[in-house]
Amino acid sequence: MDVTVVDHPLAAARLTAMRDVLTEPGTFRAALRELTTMLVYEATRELPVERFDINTPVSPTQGVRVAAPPLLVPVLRAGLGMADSALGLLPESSMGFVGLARDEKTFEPRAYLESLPTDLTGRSVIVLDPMVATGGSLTHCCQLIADRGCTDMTVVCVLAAPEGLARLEASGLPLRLVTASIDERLNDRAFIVPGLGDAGDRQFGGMPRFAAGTES
Ligand SMILES: O=P(O)(O)OC[C@H]1O[C@H](OP(=O)(O)OP(=O)(O)O)[C@H](O)[C@@H]1O
Ligand SMILES: O=c1cc[nH]c(=O)[nH]1
Ligand SMILES: [Mg+2]
Repeated sequence: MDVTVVDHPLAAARLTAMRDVLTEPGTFRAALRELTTMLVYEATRELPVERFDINTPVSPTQGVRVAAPPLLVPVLRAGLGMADSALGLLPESSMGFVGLARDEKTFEPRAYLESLPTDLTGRSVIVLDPMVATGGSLTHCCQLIADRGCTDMTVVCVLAAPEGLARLEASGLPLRLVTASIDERLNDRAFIVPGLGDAGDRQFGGMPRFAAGTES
């Protein structure tokens, strides 16, 4: 699996704000939006382009546009905070949604939303989720996308744990990954160390995920 770590002072400064336990949710969300712009910029470096004729106020010339804008897939909840920045850079893209909540006892993802085109043959897809911890959520999401015929997936995340990268690699799925950091390890609650805590809660606040009585 091709892994790119974006090593840039401006990215590192946003990541530092996100890691800091004293950062308020509004500042955390702003840092995630800005960092996503940098990560998606890097992730789209090799996108195929097509040339077309335009006129400047002075003369005819040739312009460039993205030939086939990728489908964007934020993984709810935490990936929602990356969606607007990615769509800002790729305004012609369309968006699908996958909702996953990790079971904090088994650490396996529970799916609650799957809103994707039925056929992704020949399309490129960018998956947005700030965190790759055990890699279970991203493996599940990327498998859904591969099952629809996609052979060109890029995961854009903020932090990846070595354990999660190994699981994605072992899945054999056709993907590459762009991240701001590969952290040290997971702790015994499968949280990334040093990490930034729960990326969903830090943006949107903690809340019960399921109606009372449905939690296993
Ligand atoms: O690699 P994994 O071990 O699967 O963990 C990573 C997942 O955990 C977080 O979501 P979470 O399940 O907390 O849901 P949330 O976005 O609603 O907070 C994160 O956004 C990933 O989707
Ligand atoms: O560190 C972690 C692990 C899983 N999900 C998160 O939001 N953070
Ligand atoms: Mg969460």
